[in-house]
Amino acid sequence: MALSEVNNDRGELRILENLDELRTDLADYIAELSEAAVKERGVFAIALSGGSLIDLMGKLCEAPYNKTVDWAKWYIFWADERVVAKNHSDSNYKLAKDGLLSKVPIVPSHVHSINDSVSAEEAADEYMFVIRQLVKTRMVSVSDISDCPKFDLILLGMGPDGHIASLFPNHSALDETDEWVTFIIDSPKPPPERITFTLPVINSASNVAMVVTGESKAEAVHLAIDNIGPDCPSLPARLVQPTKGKLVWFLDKPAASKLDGLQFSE
Ligand SMILES: O=C(O)[C@H](O)[C@@H](O)[C@H](O)[C@H](O)COP(=O)(O)O
Repeated sequence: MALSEVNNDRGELRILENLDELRTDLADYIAELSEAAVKERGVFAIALSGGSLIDLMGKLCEAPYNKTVDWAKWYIFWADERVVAKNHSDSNYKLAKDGLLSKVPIVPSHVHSINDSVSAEEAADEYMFVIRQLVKTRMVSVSDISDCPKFDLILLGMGPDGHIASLFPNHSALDETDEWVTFIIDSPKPPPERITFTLPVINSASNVAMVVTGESKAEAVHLAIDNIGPDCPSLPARLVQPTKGKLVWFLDKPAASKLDGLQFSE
């Protein structure tokens, strides 16, 4: 159970006592959304990111979730990917495959990773084409207020600089509104070449989860969530504002430690 659950205009905040509780709460949340989407649409379209997220999703590979989740209905995407070979240690696909996808009965043809043998620009274009085909067949839903894909769930981590997916502070990719997927070749965090969902796609999702742990993120969490007035920097994480969908933050106590009005006793 969450140590603290708060709803504000930056979404629902779930602050968990420790990483074990966060892992359980996150697995419950994903399993519930999967069940609801499968009941409603017959499929569950989920977009993953890299970083610690995959490890924090680990309980899904264990009982009861490994048996109760309808894995055959999952369609997997990446909110961002490093443009490296799929077997490279920097690959978000490899991270998810090793840590999650190889441990549960996902249908291989439902796993939509990028083409790793072309340039970042071509990989972004091709990925957008793939998503477009799946929107046409409604494997991925479509937003009724934009023509953007409406993923059932997009899972994001956040860097200490407030970046989400491969959208970094002050980078022009943040302003991309025409494309669903864009590319960068100058990531401030290596490797430099990446593809990423754009903000309109992230904000068209039915559900967005921000999964953020550790003290190094506390300041960025404060800037992304608290009401910090007119000087509010355009932190990428603060720009995550689902238009009609639901935003949930999964935080551990260290990541939440600089939030206004939250005091934890040790
Ligand atoms: O592509 C990347 O460089 C990472 O995937 C990155 O975007 C990550 O998701 C965040 O930095 C949070 O990472 P942690 O949760 O591991 O801190």
